[in-house]
Amino acid sequence: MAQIVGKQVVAIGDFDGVHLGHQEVIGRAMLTAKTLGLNSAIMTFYPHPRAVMGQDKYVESLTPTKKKMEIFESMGINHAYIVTFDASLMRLSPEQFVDQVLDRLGVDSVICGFDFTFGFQGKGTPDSLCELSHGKFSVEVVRPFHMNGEKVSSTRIREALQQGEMDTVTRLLGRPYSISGKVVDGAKRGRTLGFPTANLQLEEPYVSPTNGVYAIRATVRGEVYQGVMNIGVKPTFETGELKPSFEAHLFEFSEQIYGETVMVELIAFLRPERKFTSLEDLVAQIKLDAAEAREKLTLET
Ligand SMILES: Cc1cc2nc3c(=O)[nH]c(=O)nc-3n(C[C@H](O)[C@H](O)[C@H](O)COP(=O)(O)O)c2cc1C
Ligand SMILES: Nc1ncnc2c1ncn2[C@@H]1O[C@H](COP(=O)(O)OP(=O)(O)O)[C@@H](O)[C@H]1O
Repeated sequence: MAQIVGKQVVAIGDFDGVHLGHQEVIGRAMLTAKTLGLNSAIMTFYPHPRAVMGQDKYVESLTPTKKKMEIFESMGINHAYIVTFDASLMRLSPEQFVDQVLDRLGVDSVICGFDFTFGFQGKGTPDSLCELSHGKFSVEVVRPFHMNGEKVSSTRIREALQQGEMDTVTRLLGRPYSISGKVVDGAKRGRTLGFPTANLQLEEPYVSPTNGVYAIRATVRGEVYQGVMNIGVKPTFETGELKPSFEAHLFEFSEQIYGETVMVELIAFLRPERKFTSLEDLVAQIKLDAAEAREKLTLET
């Protein structure tokens, strides 16, 4: 898995979203590591254990592994371990997981959330982790993190994305929801409408926000631009597409960016996607969307 780096303080979990609750667990690990003069580390799993166990909705993540790694690094974590969650890992009993995974890594302390489960059928709990450590490492369990009386959870964030509640999403994540992808060819229609749109082929399966129009901030070649994004199947053109496409029109921008990677932060949901009876009506609406997005984005900054 990784080179031995001496005893470490490990935050362990799926951390899908790396939301405020996860940040609390990771923050505790960093603090304990600092106090003890040890390295801090994160152990997470790929693919998502719930996806492997047949819960299909978990195939799509809020933060695919690459994004998680970027966030962990920006938080200042020293090491990150991505444990492959395959059939053999799934069959390890809680005891075997502790002996064969945690002990082998050389952990001094493990920090986990109150709802962490591990081992065959998720039978291991924070309490059993304490017992199975046999005093070889300490276990710190972090209580549920609440904000405005509401428990911060990946499930709540997924629901908020489905409802277009971007303020809630941003609040619970502690940052705007973002997606990254490569710019690919589309139908070349955007430029004829006066609104060229970079079509993103997402890097990994993300939880898709509800179809509709969003005010966005996009990072291209290290520069940040404001813009609008349509997520949807473009009913006006009867494309017959079932999966939504992700199209961004950037303001004050006119470069060719096919093949480049763009990171888009979804700041505000403006409206659901609609079928228009004429191109003029669609273009008029996109103009209104762009004006509304500028206004919302100005208020944000
Ligand atoms: C801000 C914005 C809002 C849009 N809203 C809709 C919509 O409500 N309904 C729709 O069918 N298409 C909508 N579109 C998608 C356009 O139809 C699409 O950008 C156009 O067909 C260009 O596609 P292309 O990049 O594949 O050439 C929207 C696009 C933008 C940029
Ligand atoms: N302001 C802009 N926003 C987004 N893409 C732009 C912009 N200006 C130029 N482009 C370029 O134009 C392409 C989009 O044009 P469009 O006619 O919609 O073609 P396609 O159907 O291939 O997406 C983008 O992929 C990008 O390379």
